[in-house]
Amino acid sequence: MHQQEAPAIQVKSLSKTYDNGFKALDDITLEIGHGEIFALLGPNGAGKTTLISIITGLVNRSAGDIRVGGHDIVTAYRAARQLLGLVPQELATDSFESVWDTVSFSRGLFGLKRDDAVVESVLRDLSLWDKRTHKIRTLSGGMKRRVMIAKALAHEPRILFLDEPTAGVDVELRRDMWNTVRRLRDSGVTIILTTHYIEEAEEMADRVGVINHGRLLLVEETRQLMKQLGRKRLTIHLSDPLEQLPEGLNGYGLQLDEDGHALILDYERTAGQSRIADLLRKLDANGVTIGDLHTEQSSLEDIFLDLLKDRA
Ligand SMILES: Nc1ncnc2c1ncn2[C@@H]1O[C@H](COP(=O)(O)OP(=O)(O)OP(=O)(O)O)[C@@H](O)[C@H]1O
Repeated sequence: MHQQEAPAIQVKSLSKTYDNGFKALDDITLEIGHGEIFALLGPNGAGKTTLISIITGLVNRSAGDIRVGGHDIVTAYRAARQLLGLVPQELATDSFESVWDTVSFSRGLFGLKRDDAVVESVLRDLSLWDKRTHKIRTLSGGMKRRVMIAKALAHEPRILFLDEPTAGVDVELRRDMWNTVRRLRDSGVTIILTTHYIEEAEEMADRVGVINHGRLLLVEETRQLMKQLGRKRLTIHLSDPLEQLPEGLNGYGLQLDEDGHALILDYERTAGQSRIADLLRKLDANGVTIGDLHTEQSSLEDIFLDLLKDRA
């Protein structure tokens, strides 16, 4: 009979109290399936790094059970660890080693035989092949990040953790990283990434776990979550200030700002598009000339407050 494959990650009632008495994780239960991109979304200090450090065996848990591919991370540490790759937040930027040597060496750390074909394929997949003889310290920030991923993939793990893969990187590099992550998933690797950017979770993840103050507030399909997450504000800067809102624009929930230079609309993220298209047509029809448009969304903190209120 075909045996059902265990989930990629199973975390049950996990808590962590650091030596100084600080409780960084509080009763986390979570299951992640094979082939998912899962985002752990939360502000700085929420406990994201602690959680992935425990799963990857770098930090000890205080309580709870964790299995990786069905292997208990304590009693079957080697089997569990073999399945995992970790790309940490910090970049190793000052290495004099070549890209090839670094990646090949990482494979050896797992007790695996040298396998040039695997290293070559990892480097090619990450567009690092042309740079294989370059010293790491001479590479650009984006290339260094890729080397970190290549190192984590050198032992062919089935599950890859990326801790804040795009913290502090520019927009172009962020898109580049997102594409890299998608390609990895398409090659069959389960991806778990941490982020404090809502946009990143929205763009990348199949499911999102929202974490704050060490507690997993919810786990949801990204599409479902985005329906719940906060509101957006559209600010329409006017070329010619208005003294009052034209009558034809009543009923849209628009507000004129104090000096009449801008119209403001608060709306649910999901209700947005058609309503705004309609509104813009109405503005035109009412002779309102638009200077500029600007949208912003609720901060992560606002969203947490909303979520907690809903769940109270
Ligand atoms: N070794 C430690 N001893 C005591 N407290 C710690 C230790 N490591 C982390 N913490 C605390 O645990 C909390 C969670 O930290 P963690 O690094 O897991 O958060 P995070 O969500 O990954 O945030 P960031 O995005 O800043 O990395 C923080 O308040 C942090 O100060």
